Amino acid sequence: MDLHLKGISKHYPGVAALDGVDLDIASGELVALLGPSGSGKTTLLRVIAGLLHPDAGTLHFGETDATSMRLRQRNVGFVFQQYALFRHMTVAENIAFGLRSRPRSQRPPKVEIAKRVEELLALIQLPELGTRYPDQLSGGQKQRVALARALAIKPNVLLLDEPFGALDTKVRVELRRWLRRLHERTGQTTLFVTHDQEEALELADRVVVMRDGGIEQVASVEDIHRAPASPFVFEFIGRANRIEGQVHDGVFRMAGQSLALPMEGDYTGAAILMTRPHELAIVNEGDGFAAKVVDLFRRADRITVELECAGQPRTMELDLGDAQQAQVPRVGDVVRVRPMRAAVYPDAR
Ligand SMILES: Nc1ncnc2c1ncn2[C@@H]1O[C@H](COP(=O)(O)OP(=O)(O)OP(=O)(O)O)[C@@H](O)[C@H]1O
Repeated sequence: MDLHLKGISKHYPGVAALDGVDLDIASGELVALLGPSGSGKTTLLRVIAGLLHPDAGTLHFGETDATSMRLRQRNVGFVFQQYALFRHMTVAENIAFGLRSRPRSQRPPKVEIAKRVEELLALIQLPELGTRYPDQLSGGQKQRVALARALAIKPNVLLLDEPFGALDTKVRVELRRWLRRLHERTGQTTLFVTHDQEEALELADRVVVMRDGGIEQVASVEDIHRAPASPFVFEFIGRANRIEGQVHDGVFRMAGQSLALPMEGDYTGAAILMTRPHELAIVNEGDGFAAKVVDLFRRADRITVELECAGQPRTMELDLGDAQQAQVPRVGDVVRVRPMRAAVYPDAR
């Protein structure tokens, strides 16, 4: 089902956990809520679930105003980071729980519940494990059962709050791929909270980047990569260098340095140039700026050069690819550097 949030706010003393959030989610979408700790992701999920009441704003499931609906009426599926299975119930009983605990008039007959449990056990690829107890499962299996339990009620929306956060990296990567395939089969509208940009970008159709209770950008995975809306998004989705300067007459210049990059648009004033470490290159001549090598990090697939540049508050990182490894500079060298690709933003400070 499609979901529409308008002007959702939730304030606590001294903090706006959510500050006028507008968001539309189409039926069948898998959307990731991505943002640093404290940006409001969990609060937003809890408001949609009906676990928290917003101070302001409206929430619609399709055409239906759900703003003051209770949790049970909303028919949402919820999976948290912590395994929330009932330990005294078998896997099958856990999955059936949401259906069995419905009021008698809405409860499906026993055979139908049993059939649904079978289907879900097959869907989560654990067909043989219905009679086990949660303590007899691995962490990854428990989270798959938690997902099946959330799906059993055929929810309007599935809400996942860092569901793989407690698992080790290998299982986590496996499970997110599995979830992507599961989503392709079920077409279940899903909202997924994570602070891990790799997870969000691999899993989601669209990504919502949150910051301080607001939405910084909503875009497809491709567009978030291609055109991050702000330096914050640029830095949040990957390694980044930040260069401070000025834009005048369509040219970005660094204070005291010779870098002059032609820019689009008619902005004039303080600006921030963002560039990725693999987009910075050491050049012998032409436009560029002088930087001193302060450190070198050797990794399996690249060498990263840490650079200090006069007038810049932060050091920068430059990745040398295979082709450039014959000319690795030494610590203390002064090199000439140029961004081959960059994004320039007005400096809003
Ligand atoms: N019950 C509460 N009382 C007071 N402040 C709260 C409460 N719940 C959340 N907050 C504050 O609201 C802000 C948003 O919190 P929220 O848990 O939604 O962030 P988050 O993005 O999910 O973070 P994390 O990734 O760490 O879970 C934070 O500043 C948090 O401290």
